[in-house]
Amino acid sequence: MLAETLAAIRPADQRALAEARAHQDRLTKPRGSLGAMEDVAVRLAGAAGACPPPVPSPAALAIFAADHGVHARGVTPWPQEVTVQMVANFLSGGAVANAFAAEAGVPVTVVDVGVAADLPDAPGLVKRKIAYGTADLSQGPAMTVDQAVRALEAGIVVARNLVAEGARCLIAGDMGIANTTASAALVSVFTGSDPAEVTGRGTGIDDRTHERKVATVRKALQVNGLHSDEPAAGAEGSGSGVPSPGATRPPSVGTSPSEALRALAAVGGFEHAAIAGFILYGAAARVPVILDGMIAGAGALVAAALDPAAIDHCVAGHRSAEPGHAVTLDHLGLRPLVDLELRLGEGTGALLAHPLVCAAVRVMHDVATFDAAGVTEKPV
Ligand SMILES: O=C(O)c1ccc[n+]([C@@H]2O[C@H](COP(=O)([O-])O)[C@@H](O)[C@H]2O)c1
Ligand SMILES: Cc1cc2nc[nH]c2cc1C
Repeated sequence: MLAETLAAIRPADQRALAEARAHQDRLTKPRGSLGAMEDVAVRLAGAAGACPPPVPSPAALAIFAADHGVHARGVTPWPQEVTVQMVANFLSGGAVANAFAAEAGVPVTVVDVGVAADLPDAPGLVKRKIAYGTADLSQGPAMTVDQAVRALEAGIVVARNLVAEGARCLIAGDMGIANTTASAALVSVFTGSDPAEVTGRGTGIDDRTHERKVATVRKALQVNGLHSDEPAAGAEGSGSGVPSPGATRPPSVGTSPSEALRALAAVGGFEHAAIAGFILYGAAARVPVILDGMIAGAGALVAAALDPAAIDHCVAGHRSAEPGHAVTLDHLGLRPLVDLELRLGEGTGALLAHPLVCAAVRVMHDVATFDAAGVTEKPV
């Protein structure tokens, strides 16, 4: 199923992109006056292969939930059972994601891909548990490659079902205590950044816990043989062996899909894998995906490593306060729509962006051209 999905992905259509850019310039507004909104609409035209692209509505949110063996390293102040408790909260409508989704008119699906407890059946819950949480990524691989592929395929199936039910925009969210540690490890591996630069404060941690978290990510890369031997560019002369801020090294994984899967299995979480699959299906079906924060971004890095063209079908909903997220967006060449210092996950940033994405596309459908409206253009 993964191979079939990858085979169906096409990059942005260059003709639709050019047509959309030209169309933007004929609309009754000064050229470029809608700023990044114009870019989003043009991007979605390229993704759809049509100008104007369809308005990406209705949308559907999937929150992928999983637990993490690295929780045992003390990288987060929250007990692991908060993951399962928050799943119950999503299902009863009491989380921030539910409030934002209600405001945006978006239905919420919760997917158990690896929560460390059994969940009772409930409306809105999809059960695709791969295991009761990952193994501790700082001691060895977090999961097997087979588990990684099964989690990717769970994301593909969820996206396929949502699209079959009528979704024309997919929103990727996550829930998993300790998942910002796994996210930082993935971002470090796939962007070639030093762990110190991409490991943040997650749900909110003190300096000592943050130091431990950075060391845990560093150890995970070493133990799993994902450390690049190349010195980080710009690190020379620091004398400390610690790369200076802004130093980059080549990504520790190459471009082959098997290397990407190995890296995902080594330091990822089940929700990262599922989000990657969710993105790949959206790309294959030409249904745009709005990305959320650090965790969805790390999932997008995995999807990009499997097929870079998948990112042509993604929009960055927002920029999270987590430092690794900005690094991720830069690496993927994505510009976030919303920057409100959110650091919650659950799909919340992406949900806030959805009306903006729809408005950007609606402009291409509804706004009159200078010719049609009889408005005089600026003399050249
Ligand atoms: O989306 C983000 O950028 C984001 C940033 C910080 C925290 N989170 C959420 O917080 C949880 C992980 O935080 P932590 O500190 O336990 O690693 C997980 O449930 C995420 O959804 C999410
Ligand atoms: C309460 C709580 C809600 C969350 N939502 C996403 N991650 C979360 C982490 C915590 C701790």
